[in-house]
Amino acid sequence: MRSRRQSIITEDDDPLTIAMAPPPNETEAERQERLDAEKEAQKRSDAIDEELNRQRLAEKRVKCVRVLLLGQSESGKSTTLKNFQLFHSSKAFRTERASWRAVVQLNVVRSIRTILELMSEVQAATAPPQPRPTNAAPAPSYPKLTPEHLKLKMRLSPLQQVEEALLRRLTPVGSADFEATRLSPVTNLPYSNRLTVTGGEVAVNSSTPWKTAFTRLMASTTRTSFDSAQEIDFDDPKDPGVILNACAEDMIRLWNDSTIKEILNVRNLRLEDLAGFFLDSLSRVTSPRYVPTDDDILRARLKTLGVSEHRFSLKAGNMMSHDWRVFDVGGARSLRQTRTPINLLAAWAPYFDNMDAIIFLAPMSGFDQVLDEDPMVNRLEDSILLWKSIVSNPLLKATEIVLFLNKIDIFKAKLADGVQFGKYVVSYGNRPNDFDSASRYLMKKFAGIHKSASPQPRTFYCHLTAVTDVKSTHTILNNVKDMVLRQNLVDGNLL
Ligand SMILES: Nc1nc2c(ncn2[C@@H]2O[C@H](COP(=O)(O)OP(=O)(O)OP(=O)(O)O)[C@@H](O)[C@H]2O)c(=O)[nH]1
Ligand SMILES: [Mg+2]
Repeated sequence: MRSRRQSIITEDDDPLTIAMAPPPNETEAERQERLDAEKEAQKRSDAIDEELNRQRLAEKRVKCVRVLLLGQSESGKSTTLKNFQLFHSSKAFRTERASWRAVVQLNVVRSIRTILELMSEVQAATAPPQPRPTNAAPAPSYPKLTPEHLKLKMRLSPLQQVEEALLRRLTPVGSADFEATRLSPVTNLPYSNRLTVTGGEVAVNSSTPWKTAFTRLMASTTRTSFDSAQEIDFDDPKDPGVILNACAEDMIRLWNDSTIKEILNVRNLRLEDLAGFFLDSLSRVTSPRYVPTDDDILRARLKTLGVSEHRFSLKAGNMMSHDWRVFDVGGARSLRQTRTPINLLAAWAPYFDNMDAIIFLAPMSGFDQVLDEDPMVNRLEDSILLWKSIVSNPLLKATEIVLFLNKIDIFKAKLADGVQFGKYVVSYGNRPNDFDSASRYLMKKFAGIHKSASPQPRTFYCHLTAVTDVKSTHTILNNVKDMVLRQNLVDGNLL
């Protein structure tokens, strides 16, 4: 039997120690030579370690952080993407001012056309009584329009051409997108479609170079400045801004008219809550040398068809930088390719692979609205259904999901105006109709689904947002970026 002592290998027995030991009877000169050689070897080894370290960091540096923006149409996905652009590529953001100018103009025309179409409806409803089917819904009781109103309406009819001209400029020649961007004829709208369908939507396929289409608008092709606003040819007589400016006074009169306000009230139509609302800034946005501000660009509405992607580099501390890719997909139901909840996510699913985080936007203000695409579906219910499908999706079980309960500004305004949350969200009952209680209720609702539907436990991240507000959104996006990066480092075993 081997003794216990024999089984222990001492430092003296270690083969490496033996090999490295100085030879017996080493002279002083030999010793010095040996030490120099060892020093040289150590230097080489350190250099190799350093290089390996550098390569490892370089690999990490090119690591891409991928974020996907999801939510129903008009939830604020593209606006969130614009915030990312504004913070990380402000030069690029500003080169697009000329393009956004046309979108703002189109939004103005759309709002005015909504009023004009409503006036036609009022004319029809207040005309001498026609025989009506006995089961027809009673027409709302509108105030009467005066001849002055009708003259105003006629003077604003050139806006139709402005709209066509803007659409032509937004879509490349011969593009099929022209159809997609057209406003639908409001005159044909049935009463039941009020509120949600207000003149159809303006959309441009993000895969087409609609922004570069605007280079045609610019006076000079040589860019000396990064801000394209300086290159808009304000003196071009064909610029749609010329007619808009000529119609400005009439548009302002129309929007401020008390009868028109009453008609909008009867129809329960709050234009100021709709996407792309600029009627409160008419004199500014129709002025001859109008250039959109950052705030205008965030408020401008252009529906997304297809997918937009924004890339930027972000330095995290003093260690390494990451490339970020943020994806914005169209949220309209027709783009989600289906009307049934089961395949609701079919169009988004191809982007689920490899995502580090999802920012899911649910507009709280939609509680009293229905979907444009389907007037039978309440917007808040649709958001909740979508949320459930996303958090329960097995492909996304390891993806961080951040909820933005968005449009809190409109939500607050609606509650303050007396719109009863409990009337639309029956389970809310008769709890107080104030922002704190209603937002707490919604947060709990989304958190509950997150907890019960997630395939595996994960943290619930939630922010109350108004993504048209640059300052607060900046802070929130910084929080989100920190969280995603931290998670990314944990996953990469760097923390
Ligand atoms: N007042 C207010 N408006 C908002 C807010 N978020 C977005 N909007 C506006 O709502 C409109 C729709 O926002 P988008 O970002 O285009 O919506 P989307 O989710 O990209 O919609 P799709 O492209 O159709 O999927 C725009 O005019 C925005 O300016 C918000 O928090 N408050
Ligand atoms: Mg969009």
